[in-house]
Amino acid sequence: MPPPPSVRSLHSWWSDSNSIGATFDLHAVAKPLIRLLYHRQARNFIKENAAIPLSDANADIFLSYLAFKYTSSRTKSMVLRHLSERVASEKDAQMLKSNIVQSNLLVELLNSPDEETRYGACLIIDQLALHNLPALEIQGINPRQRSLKERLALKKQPAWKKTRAEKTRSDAIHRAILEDSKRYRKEAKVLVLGLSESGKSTIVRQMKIVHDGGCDERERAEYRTTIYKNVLDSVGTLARIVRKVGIRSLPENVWEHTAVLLAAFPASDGDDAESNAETEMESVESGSWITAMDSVVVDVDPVLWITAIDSVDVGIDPTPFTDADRKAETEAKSVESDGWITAFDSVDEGVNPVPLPQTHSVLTPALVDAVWHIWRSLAVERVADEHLTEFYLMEYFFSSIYRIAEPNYIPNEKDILHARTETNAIRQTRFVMPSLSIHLFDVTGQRFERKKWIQCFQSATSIIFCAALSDYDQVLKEDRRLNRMRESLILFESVINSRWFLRTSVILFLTKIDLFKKKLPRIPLKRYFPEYTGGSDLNKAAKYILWEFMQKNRARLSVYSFLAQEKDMKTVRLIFGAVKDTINRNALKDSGIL
Ligand SMILES: Nc1nc2c(ncn2[C@@H]2O[C@H](COP(=O)(O)OP(=O)(O)OP(=O)(O)O)[C@@H](O)[C@H]2O)c(=O)[nH]1
Ligand SMILES: [Mg+2]
Repeated sequence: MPPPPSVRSLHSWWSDSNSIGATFDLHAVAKPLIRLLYHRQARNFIKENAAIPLSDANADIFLSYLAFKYTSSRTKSMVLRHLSERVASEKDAQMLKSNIVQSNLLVELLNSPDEETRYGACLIIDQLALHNLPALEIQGINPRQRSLKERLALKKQPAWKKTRAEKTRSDAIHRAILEDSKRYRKEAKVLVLGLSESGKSTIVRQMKIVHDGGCDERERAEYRTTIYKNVLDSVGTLARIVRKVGIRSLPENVWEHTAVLLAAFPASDGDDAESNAETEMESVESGSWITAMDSVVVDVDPVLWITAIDSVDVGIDPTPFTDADRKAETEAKSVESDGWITAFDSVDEGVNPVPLPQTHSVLTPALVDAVWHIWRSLAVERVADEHLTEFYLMEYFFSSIYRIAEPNYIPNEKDILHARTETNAIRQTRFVMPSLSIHLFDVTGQRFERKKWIQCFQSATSIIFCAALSDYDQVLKEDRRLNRMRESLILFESVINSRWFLRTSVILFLTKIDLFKKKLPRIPLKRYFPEYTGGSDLNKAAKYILWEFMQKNRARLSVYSFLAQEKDMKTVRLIFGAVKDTINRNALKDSGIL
């Protein structure tokens, strides 16, 4: 820790005590020594505080290393880098801003003659901007508009005038340092595992949004196709639910809407056994809604179904697909089926390369009304609680169905996070940061696809394991006899105790907490996990499920567990933090310290 400034300097102490005879300037020796000692001290302080959250007390000490004139620029840049990696929440960012920005320290650091220090200061600015605290507004520079390099160039101030020879030499050294830092940048391989629909790709998408600063309108528009398909799938499922529960279990005022829905989505062969709704329709005497059935077939405008792809067969002529559309779609598919290596970086999930016309919707107004009213009545009357567990319904899109059905609909970021595309190849996404580069491998969660996971098991730094909390009452699509949460626990157990992962840490994400919160009061957790005794308390229930997972950790791997929130800035920080921690731990293990 830096001493208080009132302490007498080494030089004056020596001179005072040797007033007679020769004295020499100890500063020449002492200053580099002091710098070295402070550097070590700062490094140790960083290590000791790695697991302690940022507080006023430790931030104060970190900042003293930045403000103190006897700390070297190497120490300053180390502290700045560390602080930039420590900002995990808005609270951290706020605290850093109030200490570092408002004391004008950041401006001083940005004006430092040392490039590494200026770079470190830019990293802090980036973090503050990520948490919507644009520190550089003070400087009149919008950090989102300028790259780090540009900002460095802007702030470049020669401390002294260099001769041409000096400049050439300094440029060569600088290039060498940059090359070295690239070479020694840590690379981490992170696998995202879990059952299908457990939220793996959503987390990757969430990281992309947070890391890359969101999507522009064009990128968002590209998700329309996926969302329309999700809506059609779910409306089809809604029709199946209505067939299963029977019209009589729904309130009378939605019967008319039911007719519209069932006519637009006629029963397929597989639904015959379940279907009793149509028979009921004929026996119910109230005539008003029966007449609606005749008109409904022409109510669906075939042109509106341009994006009804493959699996949704609503008995509507698919001619609106043009040859060009078909060609583009086939090309997109062939890239994916090329295998996982060629799929790297080249295919972005959920993005359809076909440019979309501006004014298309997928549902007619009558169908939109029908979906809204039937879904609301199912939710309000709770008639389908028992049956909903058997179906996969994307209720989020129903709650926004009027907005989605509007012409010129452009998905927002929340829509993008809810968009569902099954991952059908192993996909790699790379996140590059100054000192760490993460290669994230997103896989398919379906049972029969899991054998392919092994391709990317070797030397994984961390695993992100996703498990949906709301799965506790659901069954597997692949085998309807199996409960999804039980299956997820079995899968977790086999992953965490595998010989492949002795040096791997596990980041356990419990996802879909919003659905869990809604479901818990209606469907008791105890029904599926009889040992649970906490009732419908969200905290107790989530903790219980976490406990179930932790019981499986026989190999005693480091497990970092989190409740994943929608578009949570923290997610990215948490993942990066856990990955770095694992790299450091493994390095300590290798050196015999741990
Ligand atoms: N409500 C809610 N929905 C979520 C959450 N996380 C994911 N989802 C939705 O769950 C669905 C499945 O998510 P994905 O990320 O595609 O699941 P996956 O694990 O990648 O599935 P596969 O690729 O088939 O293995 C998507 O519609 C997501 O929008 C969440 O926290 N809350
Ligand atoms: Mg996926």
